[in-house]
Amino acid sequence: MPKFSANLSFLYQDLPFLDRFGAAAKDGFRALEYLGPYAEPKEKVAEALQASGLKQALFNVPSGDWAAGERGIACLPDRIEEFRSGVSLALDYAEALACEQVNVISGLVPRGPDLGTLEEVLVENLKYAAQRCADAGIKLLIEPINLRDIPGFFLSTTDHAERILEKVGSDNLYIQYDFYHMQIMQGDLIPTFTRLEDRIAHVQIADNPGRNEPGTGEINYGFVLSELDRLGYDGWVGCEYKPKAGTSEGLGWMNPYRK
Ligand SMILES: O=C(O)[C@@H](O)C(=O)CO
Ligand SMILES: [Mg+2]
Repeated sequence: MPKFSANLSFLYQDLPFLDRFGAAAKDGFRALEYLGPYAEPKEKVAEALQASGLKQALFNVPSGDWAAGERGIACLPDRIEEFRSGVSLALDYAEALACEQVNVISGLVPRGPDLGTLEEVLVENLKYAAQRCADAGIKLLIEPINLRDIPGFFLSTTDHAERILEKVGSDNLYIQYDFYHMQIMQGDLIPTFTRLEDRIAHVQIADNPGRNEPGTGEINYGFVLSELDRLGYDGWVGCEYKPKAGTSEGLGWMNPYRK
């Protein structure tokens, strides 16, 4: 049976951040995830997490100024120091929240440096981060993201993610496989997942088009989720979608998976 994690950067947007934890527990989620907890002190986040009884499935390493349009800094030559101190901050929160994995957002291709330089910076940053995370017993992930929603994103395909994994050469670097992004970029969802399963530590779901609840678009999530079970995937399934009309109201799709 899939284990669902509520992505609180997408779900329960009508509630203040820390109130979303209890709402997710009430709706039957078993874990939660979000882009980042950094706007709140780690003690307050840990308290809300403990009160909810949920597990912390994942969050992102600090990813630059999101509100200003940045989408990660890991490939940016002039932000290496900031990326690396962000890894320390992420590990600090991960320890406080007993979170076993963190995700790196690669960044947008900037004007100036060539793609080879960006890739070298990303690889060196990931070597550093994968080792820091390994020392703390935490998995490090990278996520390919579709170029329609985030034009100019550096890492947008599983082929590229595999090449990065190979260059980094750490057994502590994994792929975050977001079915929504991969449907837009590549299709062939289950064969690709199957081929890469050993290197996938987290998956996320949303339908296409619209990035709404499973069952609102073209992805056959009944099939996808039963294949994840059949293939023995035992990680979290992050629910990273935009609810069409209220988070709790739109959870009917989850009924077949409730005990
Ligand atoms: O798919 C996404 O958008 C997220 O998983 C994320 O962390 C960055 O945008
Ligand atoms: Mg995602």
